[in-house]
Amino acid sequence: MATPVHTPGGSPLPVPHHGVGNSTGTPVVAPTRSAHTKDVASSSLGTFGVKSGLAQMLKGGVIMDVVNAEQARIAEEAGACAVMALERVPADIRAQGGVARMSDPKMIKEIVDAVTIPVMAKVRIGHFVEAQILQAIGIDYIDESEVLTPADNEHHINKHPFKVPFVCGARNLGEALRRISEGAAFIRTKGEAGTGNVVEAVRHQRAVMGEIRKASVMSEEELYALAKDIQAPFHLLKETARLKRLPVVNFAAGGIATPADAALMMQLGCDGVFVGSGIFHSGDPAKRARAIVQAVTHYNNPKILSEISEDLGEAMVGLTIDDSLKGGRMASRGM
Ligand SMILES: O=C(CO)[C@H](O)[C@H](O)COP(=O)(O)O
Repeated sequence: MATPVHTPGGSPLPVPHHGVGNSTGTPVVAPTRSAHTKDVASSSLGTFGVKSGLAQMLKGGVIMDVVNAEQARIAEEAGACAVMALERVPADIRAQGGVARMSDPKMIKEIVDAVTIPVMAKVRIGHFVEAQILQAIGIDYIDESEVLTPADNEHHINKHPFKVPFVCGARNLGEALRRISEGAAFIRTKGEAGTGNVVEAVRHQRAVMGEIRKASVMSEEELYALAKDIQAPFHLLKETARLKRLPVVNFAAGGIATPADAALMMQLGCDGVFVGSGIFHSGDPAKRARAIVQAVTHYNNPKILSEISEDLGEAMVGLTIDDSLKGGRMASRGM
């Protein structure tokens, strides 16, 4: 492992390997829940190093949104590296409206009991009590997510005091580094969840990668100015420029609906993908889930991609992202 980075919380951050995902085409073996829980439990501090290291185990994988134990089993059988337990997938949150909150702990526990892979669950932005509850029930990761209705329009959760690792969304480099400075051990680009439209996921991934490329050739004086400009902590920006990538694992999310979408995001440099509505709003969820896992493994092989894209049944109906988007732009929540 390379030289550790120090976060504002003071814990060392293991530097991820360069390169993305699983470019060898070797299937990713999902870590088990017991491995995860033991790692966190064995660290009395829940240090940033341990928390961000856990996310490294998911690289090259697909994390699937599931709303019950049966969907969780389908996801696990399809090869998901983790599941995200929530009451409604983002497409349904959009369609039904209302305030979207943390799911019922009983439902989350049923999902935990149904699978051996890690289980994540969402809290509202800024809702540290929902996070305390999820930590108390032994969830593997907390997603402080813009897909739920924000609880605080100004503050994100201070994630450092928690033992459980957090993943947070970002649309650009400044947002990603602000979340890491608050203690996020895992970043996902936001995309526009629940639309089945990959365009915003592409925009956000390109923004992060493009800003990192520019930062990587800057002098220290220029990095100070850039840090001010993008409202990012200087030391995290400097470390990102040195690494030529985010200092934590970065998955893509929001609007990924086909194997080709998943492979596109991998070729754009992410470490893995989250897929929600695109699987369980499709004609054949089990088949599509398997195909998306395969696509992330073989993202650089068009021949395999063409085979796994065949005969998948109906894809979810996608939405155009404009001012009339029902539910509005979730990505602009919590900057
Ligand atoms: O919030 C998420 C990640 O934390 C969702 O899992 C993801 O964004 C799902 O989006 P979609 O339903 O468009 O696939």
